[in-house]
Amino acid sequence: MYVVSSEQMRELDRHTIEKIGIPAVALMENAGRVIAEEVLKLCFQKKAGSGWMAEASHGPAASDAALQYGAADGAVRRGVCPPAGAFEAGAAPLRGLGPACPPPVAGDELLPAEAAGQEHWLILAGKGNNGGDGAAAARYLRDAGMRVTLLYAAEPSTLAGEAALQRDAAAALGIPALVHGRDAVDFRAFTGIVDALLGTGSAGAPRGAYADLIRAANASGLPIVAADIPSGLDADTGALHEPCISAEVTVCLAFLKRGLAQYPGAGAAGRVVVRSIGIPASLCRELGIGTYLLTPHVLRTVLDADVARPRSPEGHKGTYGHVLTVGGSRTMSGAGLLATRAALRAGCGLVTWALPASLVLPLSGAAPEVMLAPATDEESGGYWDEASAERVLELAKTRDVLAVGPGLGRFEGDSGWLRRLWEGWDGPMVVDADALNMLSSADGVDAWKVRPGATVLTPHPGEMSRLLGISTAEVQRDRISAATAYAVRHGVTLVLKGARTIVASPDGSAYINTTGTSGMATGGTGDVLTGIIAGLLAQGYSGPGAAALGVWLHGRAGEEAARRRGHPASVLAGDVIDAL
Ligand SMILES: NC(=O)C1=CN([C@@H]2O[C@H](COP(=O)(O)OP(=O)(O)OC[C@H]3O[C@@H](n4cnc5c(N)ncnc54)[C@H](O)[C@@H]3O)[C@@H](O)[C@H]2O)[C@@H](O)CC1
Ligand SMILES: Nc1ncnc2c1ncn2[C@@H]1O[C@H](COP(=O)(O)OP(=O)(O)O)[C@@H](O)[C@H]1O
Ligand SMILES: [K+]
Repeated sequence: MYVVSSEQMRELDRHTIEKIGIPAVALMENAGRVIAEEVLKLCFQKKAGSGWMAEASHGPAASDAALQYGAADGAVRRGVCPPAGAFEAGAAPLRGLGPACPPPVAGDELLPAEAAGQEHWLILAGKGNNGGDGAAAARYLRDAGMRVTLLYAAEPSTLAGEAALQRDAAAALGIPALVHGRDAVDFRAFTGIVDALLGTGSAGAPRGAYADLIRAANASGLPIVAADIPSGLDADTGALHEPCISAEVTVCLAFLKRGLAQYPGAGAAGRVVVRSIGIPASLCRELGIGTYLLTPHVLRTVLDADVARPRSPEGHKGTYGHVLTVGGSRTMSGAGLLATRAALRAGCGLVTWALPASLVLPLSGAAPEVMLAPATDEESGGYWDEASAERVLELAKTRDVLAVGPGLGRFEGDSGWLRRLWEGWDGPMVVDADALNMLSSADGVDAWKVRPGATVLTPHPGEMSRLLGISTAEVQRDRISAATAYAVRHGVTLVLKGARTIVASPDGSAYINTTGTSGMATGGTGDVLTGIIAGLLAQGYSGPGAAALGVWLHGRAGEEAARRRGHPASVLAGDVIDAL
């Protein structure tokens, strides 16, 4: 699934209208229709959840529908919506998947007429094209048997182009239209709200009538379905302006907007449904759009990394590569151990753990599958020193991948130590934790040799802020741009961790992960990720392929660990390894 910025969306719109010849009003018509469909589905789910469908036995249409929908989708039957921030691509049909004997004649009714008749939705319409989408949606909802009222943020006469056309069509059907500031509106008279105030043309915080209406909508407690994006959301960064619509469902038009794929925007958007409106997806490729939601399909088709990767039946431990973990110190030996075990669980054949000499004895037996190699003299007292770089490079000669950082700590001359490994080792390398801090405090990193092997950096937002020399808040304000710019500039794969981790590739493409759980916000899970990525690199994946597959698997394992524990709060980093 492609993820686009507002600018890219405008380019895609323009291209579709001007080069392909699909009229703008046709796109808006489709937008109105899919928004209405999602409103009807939401109403259906709420009715089904409340037991109304089962109780109502007002003729065959209603009861048939309830049976069909119930059989089609367990979530619908229980009336449970997917969690906030979940994505759906395309229209998940409520009809047609049900009983073996479909009715002889089927229509496109998504909500039984009787249920629709109980609904009265308020459509908040801005004066741009987002408002035009709302006016078009109003017609379809009315046609489905719902009562609808349009509430314009500005005088309807200020609407222009296709939006004006939609305004007139709604008026011609007699759909009541109110204007903010002129007509009194009691939100308690309605059962739901469509937010069609501001879309991708929005700039800055909502002003005037827009701000008033957003606040009133949020305060109403009614379910809100946002058209394209919640009004008040920065479509490119996911930052929330004050005020911002808090939606139950966002019907994202054509392609997923960046701001819906990142927090806090993803939280304000609720359940996101991406619906096609006639803009061909092939255009994204033609226009060079390279930001994707990370799915098994994208992993397979774009990154050549298969989630269900086969393992050769005749393979042996040498077939799957050998990782050298460089980390662990007297007070942080666990981090090195977690990375080491995770690399093995990710499927590599062998792992050697290089660590300060005095730790070898205490840790022998901690992970029987792992080989331990002293990288310092005994005198180093369980900590790393600058001289150990040569020993690490010696060990690396017979290994395939270096994973540097977990539990390393800082020491005198450490930036020079890292540079020695960076330039002295030509194979794939994962750089994490304190090794990233060494990179941040090194002078003139731009002058370091460009590494021939894949280089994967895995900062959390704090480490990223040090790499960039900006505040963590600034990193978080536009994570996709921060990660992509760094990856391209330094020729590395950069994994910006945190909920909705971003994998940015040196070629400028970026992948946004959706697996994972808040249970992973616990010490050591980052070390596990480092081990997984190193284990995948050892098996021959490219830098971006290993990073993206690693991030996806890591999140899935975290979800599984939370399920096994019964609650995310109880997940430990070791549980994530065990769930791999
Ligand atoms: N061909 C197209 O361009 C299509 C556009 N579509 C819809 O159109 C939207 C984009 O439409 P527009 O570019 O007209 O822009 P919007 O409808 O998002 O908003 C622009 C209007 O809002 C005002 N505005 C901007 N920022 C504001 C703020 N902070 N406070 C108050 N008012 C503000 C502007 O003065 C302008 O009148 C998309 O999100 C989508 O919903 C769809 O209809 C599909 C086709
Ligand atoms: N709320 C969350 N949802 C999904 N993943 C999360 C969440 N919080 C943390 N994670 C993941 O857990 C890992 C934490 O890594 P990190 O911050 O480096 O921790 P540590 O240094 O303790 O190992 C990252 O991969 C991050 O993406
Ligand atoms: K909107």
